[in-house]
Parts: sequence; C-alpha cells; structure tokens
Amino acid sequence: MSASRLYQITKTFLQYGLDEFVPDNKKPFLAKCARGSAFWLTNRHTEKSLGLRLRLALQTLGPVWIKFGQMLSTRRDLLPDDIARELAFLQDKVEPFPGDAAKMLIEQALGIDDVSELFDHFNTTPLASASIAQVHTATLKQDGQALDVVIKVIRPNIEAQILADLALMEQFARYLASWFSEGKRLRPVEVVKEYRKTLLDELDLMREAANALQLRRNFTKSEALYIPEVYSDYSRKNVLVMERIYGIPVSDTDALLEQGTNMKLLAERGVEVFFTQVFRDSFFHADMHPGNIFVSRENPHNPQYIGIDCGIVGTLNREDKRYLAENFIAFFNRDYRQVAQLHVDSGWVPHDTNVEEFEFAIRTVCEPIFNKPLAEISFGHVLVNLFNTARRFNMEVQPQLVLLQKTLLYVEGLGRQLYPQLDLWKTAKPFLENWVQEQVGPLAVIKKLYANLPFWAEKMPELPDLVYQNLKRPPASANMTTITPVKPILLGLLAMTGVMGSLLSYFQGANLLAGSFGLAGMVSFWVAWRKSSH
Ligand SMILES: Nc1ncnc2c1ncn2[C@@H]1O[C@H](COP(=O)(O)OP(=O)(O)OP(=O)(O)O)[C@@H](O)[C@H]1O
Repeated sequence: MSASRLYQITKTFLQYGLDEFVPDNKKPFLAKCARGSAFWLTNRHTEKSLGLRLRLALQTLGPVWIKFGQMLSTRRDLLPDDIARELAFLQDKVEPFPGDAAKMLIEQALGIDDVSELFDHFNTTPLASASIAQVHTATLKQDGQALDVVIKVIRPNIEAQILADLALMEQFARYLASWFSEGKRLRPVEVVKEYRKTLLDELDLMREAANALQLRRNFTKSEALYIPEVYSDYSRKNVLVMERIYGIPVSDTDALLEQGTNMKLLAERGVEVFFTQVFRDSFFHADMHPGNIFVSRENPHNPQYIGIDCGIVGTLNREDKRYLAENFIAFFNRDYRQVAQLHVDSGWVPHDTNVEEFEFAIRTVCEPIFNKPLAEISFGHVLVNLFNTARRFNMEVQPQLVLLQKTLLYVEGLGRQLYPQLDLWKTAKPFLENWVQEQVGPLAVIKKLYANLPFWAEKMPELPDLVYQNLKRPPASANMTTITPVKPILLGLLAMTGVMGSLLSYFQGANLLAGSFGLAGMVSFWVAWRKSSH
C-alpha cells in the first residue's frame, strides 16, 4: 500500500513539473539520475504557472497535502507572492465533490428521505470546500423558526487516502529515527503518532461539534471571539449543522480596511485570544489558518473574530503550561539565564546542558528581535537561528507542543498581515503576568479551596468522630504520652474543619449547616488545644 502511494505521489509531483522548484544546476547528481530514469512521467501542465501547478498537485494528493499547502500559504514572508496567493485557494476553494452526492450523504446520515423534511432552500452548489469537507447552505426548520445554517459534509472516501499517507509518513519517520543522527532528537515517530490522532479525530464531526460547544462556552460574552452555534441534534459523524456566519474573511484586508476596522485592536485581540485559550482554558483552536477565521461586520471599531472549524483543538498539561508561561515571562524580562534554566528543569534540553552556554545562545537569538514590531523581524532568520540552537544543544522535539507551535506560527503570520507594527511581546506580556499572578496569588488559593469544598463538605461529618477517637486513644507506652504525636494531626484537622466551615458559610450564603461546622470546628480546636497542652 505504501509503495503504491509513494509511486502515486512521485507521479503527481513529476506530472505537475514540481521538480522545477529546484533549478537544474542545484539538483544533486542522484536526484538528476532519478528524474531521468522516470522518463515517462513528464510535465503535462507546462502552460500553467508554477504556483498553480503546486496547488493542483497538492489538491490531487488529498487532505494531508492540502493542509500542508494551507500552512505554507500563510507565510507570505517566506514564499513568492504569486505562489502564496495560489496556495491560499486551498483554504476554502478546493475542487468540490458533486452537490447531489452531498445531499445524499446528508439524507443517509440524518435518516430522512429528502433534505426538505428538515431544511428549506438547500443549495446543491457548495458555499465552500476545503481539505476535509464541503459546506452547503440551507435554512433549518426548527420549532417554527427558520434558522440560517450551513451543513458541513465530510468528503466521501477520504479516510483511505489519509490512512495511506499516514502509513507512508510512519515508515519515513521510522527510517529517519533509525538511520539519521538527528533521528532521536526530532522524535519523528512520536510526532507522526500525534499527527495521526489529530487528523483522524478531524474526520469525526461529532468531535468537532463538542469542541465548538466547549469553545463557545469558554468565550460566552467575549468581545474578542464568537463561535457559531452548533445544532448537535442534526449532527452526525460525517454531517455537521451550524449557524451560518456572514463575517469578512480575515485575509480580506481590503474589506476590513474599507469598513474602518481598528486593525491594531484586531491584531492585539488575536494574540489575546490565543493566550487566553492556551493559558486560561488549556483548550485551543489548533487549525487557525485564515480560511477558518472571520471578522464580524458589526462594530468595526471594536472588532470581534469569528472562529469556525474546531476539528483540531490542542490542550496542555499543567506542567507544560507552567513552564511555558514562565519561559515567556523570563523572555519578556530578558532574563535569558532563567529561560535556559527552565529548559533544563523541564527536561526540554538534556540535564547536563551547560546553562551558561545555552543562556548565551538564547541571548544571541532573542536579543536582536526584542521589543521590535513584527515588520522589523525577519521570521525566516529567527526560525533558522532557533533550529540551529536547538540542534546545537540537542533539544528534543516535544510532540505535545507541536500543535501549539504550529498555532503560534499562524498567530504570528496573522498579526504580521493585519498590523505589521504589532509588538507581539508587549501585547502578550501583561496577559501572561496576570495569569501567573492568578496561579500563585491568594486568590488562587481561595479558588482551589473553593473547588475542593464538595469533598470537604462530604468528609466533615466524620471529623468529630475522628477527633474523639484520637483523644480517647490510650498511651502507647508509659514513657510516651499520646498527646505529642497526636497533637499536630489534631490541630491540623481541627483548624481545617474551622476554616472549611467558615469558607462554606461564606460561599454558600452562611447557611445554618455550614455555620455549625465552622463553630464545631472552632470549639473542638479549643478543647483539643487545652487537652493537649496539659
Ligand atoms: N458557519 C459557517 N458559516 C459560513 N461559512 C462557513 C461556515 N463554516 C464553514 N464555512 C465555509 O466553509 C469553508 C470550509 O469549512 P471548514 O473549514 O469547516 O472545512 P474543512 O474541510 O474542515 O477545512 P480545513 O481544510 O480548514 O480543515 C470555510 O473556510 C468557510 O468559508
């Protein structure tokens, strides 16, 4: 299977003449020989531009490649303009499949004879089509209401194609891991494993529906981000019905400027939304290419993003989140020693790394870009420096952070396009400082105690018995009093009873039961103290 897929990929690349991306005089000898030996695979699209050929080749090869093209399209600073423009079509204008087939899939999935049973004005011409699915407009008839919706339908037969590409990637990853010196550090097998999970999850629209509902809940009443409503009752594994939105695509800068959008605020909000999702919610939209982001037409002076396609979301564990935030803050304070130390402590670089040398290397990469607006930072240059530093210090790829890094690239690209004067660091710093403060400050302690209240409310009735039994316990030996070892435990337990009781009374509107616990705790505390000190 993998061999035939490999042949298919090579054939597509050569028949679209993509080998022309590397000029003849720069091609390694072996590559020239290989090209010459596949003489029957000639460029069949000579009349088309290189950008168009690349787009068509990626489209022919399917979702995995289309996603790669979408990502490339956002790096206008690294690609020639005409190629980036062509690739941008992959965000929402991929060749559609027939509308009648989509209609049939919807009817089958929802168990109806005709879409008109549930929807009016179903349009068989798709509104848009991208890597995984295509989208049709309709009006949902629900409880006497007519709701403007879109119906997203997964492309038929794409799973087999995705699985074939993944199998090929897995083979390459294993090969890279065992044959190349960089294999261990880059952890290709683990990275492909994560990617596999992410991509296959995206084929399940019930998952996307759940993600969208969660994200919508996280941003209820937010001025910065709106997530359209999902109608889960009409959603299945391959069909998703959701509120239709009419925003301006974020890549349409002209339209945004024309309606007088506050571009600075919009770019800053992009950064804010990203950091809020990552640090506050630990649940972030991880497919933030421009085809999935719109800007509301209302209130251009107070612009709001609209996010769609929540098929890929990322999460971080507490530890990674903590290290990341501390890293960012140390970086904002130009404390490169701390950045280096954090990398060692978190295990992102080996434990025997020379922290001083590492600090120096980080300073060399970061200092030139510090406090500069995006327009003055050469992204390609920074990336090359970062890769070199990572290699020099044997920094392993962290598969759990790859999605986040990809998203960060999107956010940076977005900011660069919307408002090149954006100072990414200045925008993010106050947000992160607040977040860290909230994690360690007194409010955080109270919040944690509050979160544990149900547990303590359940355990508290047992405490008086525990206290009584402990006080009654006979001395273990004549030389040892029971008081000494029991005292700290008792004091701890009782003080906690008191505190929890008071907290309960405070948070639950001082109800009688909670108040009594507080009082009982305090009284037992006093009795125990008297007893223990005699
Ligand atoms: N709720 C909506 N309202 C209006 N248009 C929408 C809506 N949802 C999707 N679209 C349009 O359909 C396009 C494709 O939708 P979506 O991004 O969900 O498909 P996909 O195949 O999962 O895409 P991707 O390649 O990003 O994974 C979007 O770029 C957008 O233009």
